Amino acid sequence: MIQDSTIMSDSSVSNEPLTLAILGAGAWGSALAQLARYNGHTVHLWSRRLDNSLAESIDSIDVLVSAISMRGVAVTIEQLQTLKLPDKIPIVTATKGLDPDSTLTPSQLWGMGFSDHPIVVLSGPNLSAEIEQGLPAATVVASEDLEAAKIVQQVFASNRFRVYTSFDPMGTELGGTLKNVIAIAAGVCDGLQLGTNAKSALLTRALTEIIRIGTHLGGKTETFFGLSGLGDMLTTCNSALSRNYRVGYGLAKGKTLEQVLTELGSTAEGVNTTNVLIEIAHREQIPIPISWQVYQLLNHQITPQKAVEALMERDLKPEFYR
Ligand SMILES: NC(=O)c1ccc[n+]([C@@H]2O[C@H](COP(=O)([O-])OP(=O)(O)OC[C@H]3O[C@@H](n4cnc5c(N)ncnc54)[C@H](O)[C@@H]3O)[C@@H](O)[C@H]2O)c1
Ligand SMILES: O=P(O)(O)OC[C@H](O)CO
Repeated sequence: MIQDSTIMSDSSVSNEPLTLAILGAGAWGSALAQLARYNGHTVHLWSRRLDNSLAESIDSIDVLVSAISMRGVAVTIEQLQTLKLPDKIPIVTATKGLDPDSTLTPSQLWGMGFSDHPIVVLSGPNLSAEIEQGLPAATVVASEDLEAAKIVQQVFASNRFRVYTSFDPMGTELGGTLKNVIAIAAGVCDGLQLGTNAKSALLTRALTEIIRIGTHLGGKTETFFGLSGLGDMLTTCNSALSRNYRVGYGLAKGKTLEQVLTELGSTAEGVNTTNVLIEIAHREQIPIPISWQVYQLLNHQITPQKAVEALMERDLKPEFYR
């Protein structure tokens, strides 16, 4: 029998200490910094709000990691283009969002801005609060450049954080991004106390929806069944630690979106992602009924109860088409 270690072992990547810049000192940037430091790496944590210069933060680094929220990605890329990033170092993007101006993903923006660098997507079921407590978790690092993905795997992998590589950056990134829209719907479902049957139906049909649009945009079907797809959806749709879930839950309890976002005080990417996703779905003519109800809810066009009714009263059809 072939041993797992025979398939998995890889001695080609060194695990000597590296120097990283992590952009974004919010919840996720700080947790990633903790994971890298745990492995003995040096981390320059940069934020527009901290008193440190971006130019100094990227000086002589081996890996650049971006954990800034979507609204800061394009502007940070522009800023970095005026500076001297070390040649060919991997750029890791850990943002889960869609750019409202271009409708592109963060990895597409980074790829356009730094075409000479390998781009690695890091995404998975990773609630930062659990990771900072040292609880076990797993993630995926995906790139068309497998060597770059392996370097990033070594940087973050430890006995508390299991890191898998993947060849499908688009599928990995879209799984983590699109599930935020579904997490809002899941929060509504729980806030309205619709029950376990309803929640299972919602998540299962949502996965079909994510696969429909995610594969159209270039992701691979199997990726959406993995950690960065189904795995992240299960985490985010079942945890009150998730800010996107809390948005839906708050709306179901009668709060306004503005109230919920003020109370959160940090990024719930699903709100912006829903608007951009609906723009893409209209443009590409892809039906995404659950996300459409979330869109109407966020844009004050429907109540949570009416959104549920609308989903239940859709035309009857087979679960799968042959
Ligand atoms: N928190 C988590 O558990 C978690 C886990 C995985 C992925 N993510 C993703 O990571 C990203 C960041 O999430 P977070 O939880 O750290 O959010 P956060 O609100 O805690 O931090 C956001 C960070 O982005 C920076 N930022 C925002 N706008 C900026 C701009 N215009 N220019 C430069 N920097 C800007 C902020 O200064 C801050 O450092 C999101 O896309 C989120 O979906 C978060
Ligand atoms: O708090 P959320 O909803 O942004 O979720 C955080 C992560 O994406 C979970 O993997």
